[in-house]
Amino acid sequence: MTSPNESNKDISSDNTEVNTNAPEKQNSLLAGIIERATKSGIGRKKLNPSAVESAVAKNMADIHSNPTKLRLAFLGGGSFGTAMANLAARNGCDTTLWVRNKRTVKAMIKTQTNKKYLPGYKLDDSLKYSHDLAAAVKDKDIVFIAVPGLAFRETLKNIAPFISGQSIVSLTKGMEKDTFAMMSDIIKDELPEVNFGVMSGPNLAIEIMKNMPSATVIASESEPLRHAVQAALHSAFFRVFASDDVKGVELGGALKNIYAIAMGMAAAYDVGENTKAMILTRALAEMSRFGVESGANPLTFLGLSGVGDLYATCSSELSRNYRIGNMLGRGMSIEAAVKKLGQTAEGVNTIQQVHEKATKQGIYMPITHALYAVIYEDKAALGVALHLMEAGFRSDVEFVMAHDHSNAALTAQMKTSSDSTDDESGDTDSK
Ligand SMILES: NC(=O)C1=CN([C@@H]2O[C@H](COP(=O)(O)OP(=O)(O)OC[C@H]3O[C@@H](n4cnc5c(N)ncnc54)[C@H](OP(=O)(O)O)[C@@H]3O)[C@@H](O)[C@H]2O)C=CC1
Ligand SMILES: O=C(CO)COP(=O)(O)O
Repeated sequence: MTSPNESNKDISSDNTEVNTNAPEKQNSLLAGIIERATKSGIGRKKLNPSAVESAVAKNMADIHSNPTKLRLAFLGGGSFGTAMANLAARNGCDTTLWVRNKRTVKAMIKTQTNKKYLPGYKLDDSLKYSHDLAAAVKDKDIVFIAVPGLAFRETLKNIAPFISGQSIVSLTKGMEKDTFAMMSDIIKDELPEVNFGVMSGPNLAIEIMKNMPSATVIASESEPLRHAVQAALHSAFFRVFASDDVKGVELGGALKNIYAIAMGMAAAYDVGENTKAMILTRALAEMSRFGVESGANPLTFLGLSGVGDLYATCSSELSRNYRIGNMLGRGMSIEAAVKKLGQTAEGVNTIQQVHEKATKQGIYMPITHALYAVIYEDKAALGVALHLMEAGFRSDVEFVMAHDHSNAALTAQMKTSSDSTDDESGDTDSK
C-alpha cells in the first residue's frame, strides 16, 4: 500500500515537480470535451436542455471511467484553494496545489494537512503539493486561482510564460485596488487569449471540509469549460451550477463581503431579525443596482452567487468579513481587526473601491457609503444608521417599479413639512 507521503512524489529533493503524465496523454481531456461538444452541436447558442444534459452526463461518465484524468492546478494555499483542490483530488482528478512558501509545502507533504488555514482536516492522499509555479501550471487542463484579489494580477503575470492551452478559473472574490478591475477583467488584460471562467457561491471553506452539502456556480462563456469544472468538482456533497453571466457571478461574490461586514457590525449591536432582514434585502438591491451599471444581469443576484452567498456570509461567524464587522462593532479599529483576523477579508478593500466608484458614477449605494463613513471617516455608527433610516422614500424592487420622480417629489414634500414642524416646535438644534 502507498503511504500518504509517497503519493506526493511530485516534489523532488530539489523541490521541482516531476511530471508523471506520459507524453501520449498530452491530448487533454478538456480538448476532448471541446471536440465532442462541437461535434454534437452543444456549443450552439440555442440549447436543447435534454441534449445538453445527456452530453454532460456522458462527459461525466467518461471522466469517471477514463484513466486519463483532468489535470488541474490550484494556486493559493489558503483555506479556499486547499478546500477546492481537496475536492478535485477526491474526485479522482490529477490535482496539484501550489503554495508560495517552500516550508509550508514541505509541512503539507509531511502532515497532509494545511496547519495554518484548515488545522485538523486531513487532505486527500492523491493531492500533490508544489511551490514551483512553472511545474504546477505546465501541462494542466485548468488552472484555478485562489489568491487574494490584491495578488491576482501579480500571479497571472508570473504564470503567463507557462500558459499555452490551459483554461483559467478565478475563485477569488475581490476587486483590484484603485483600478476597480474584477478578476475576469485582469485575466482579459494579462492573458487575452485564454479561455476563462469565475466560480463563486456560498462556500465557507470549513463547511466544505466537513462535507456539509454545498453548492456553487461556475460562470463562463465557454460551455466546455463550464462542463469540465462541473465534472471536476461535483460530488454528493458539492453541486456545481452553471451560468454565462461572468460579471454578475463575480460581482455577487465580491459585493456580498461589504454587507457581511455590515451584518457583523449590526450583530455587535444586537439588532433584531427584522433589522437583519432589512439590511440583507436592501444589500441585495444595492448589489443588483451596481451589477446592472457594470453590465451584469440583475436576475443573477437571485442565484447562489448572489442571494445565496449573501445569506451565508451575512449570517455566519465562519465568514472572516462578518468577523471583521463584528470586531469593528465592538469598538476595534479597522487596522487592529485586520491584524487580529490574520486571514483574507476582501470586503475591507472592496468597500473603498465600491464607495469610490459609486460616488464617481452616481450609483445609489447608501449602505456602502454609510459603512465607509463609519470605518474610514470615523463617523459614529448609530448616527449613520439613523440617517440611513431617514433616507426618504424608495421603491422596493426598482426593476419591478422604478424609483421615479414621484418618490423624489414625495421625499422633498415630507422633508419640507418636517422642517416646518421643527420650526414651529422651536427646535433650533440644527440651526
Ligand atoms: N475561505 C473561504 O471560505 C472562501 C474564500 N474565497 C476567496 O478565495 C480567495 C482566497 O481566500 P482564502 O483562501 O480564504 O484566503 P486565506 O487568507 O485563507 O489564504 C490566503 C492564501 O493566499 C496566499 N497569498 C497571499 N498573498 C499571496 C501572493 N502575493 N502570492 C501568492 N499567494 C499569496 C497566502 O499565503 P501565505 O500564507 O504565505 O501568506 C495564503 O496561502 C479570496 O478572494 C476569498 O474571498 C472564496 C470562497 C470561500
Ligand atoms: O466567500 C465566502 C463564503 O462564500 C467566505 O467568506 P469570508 O471571506 O468572509 O470568510
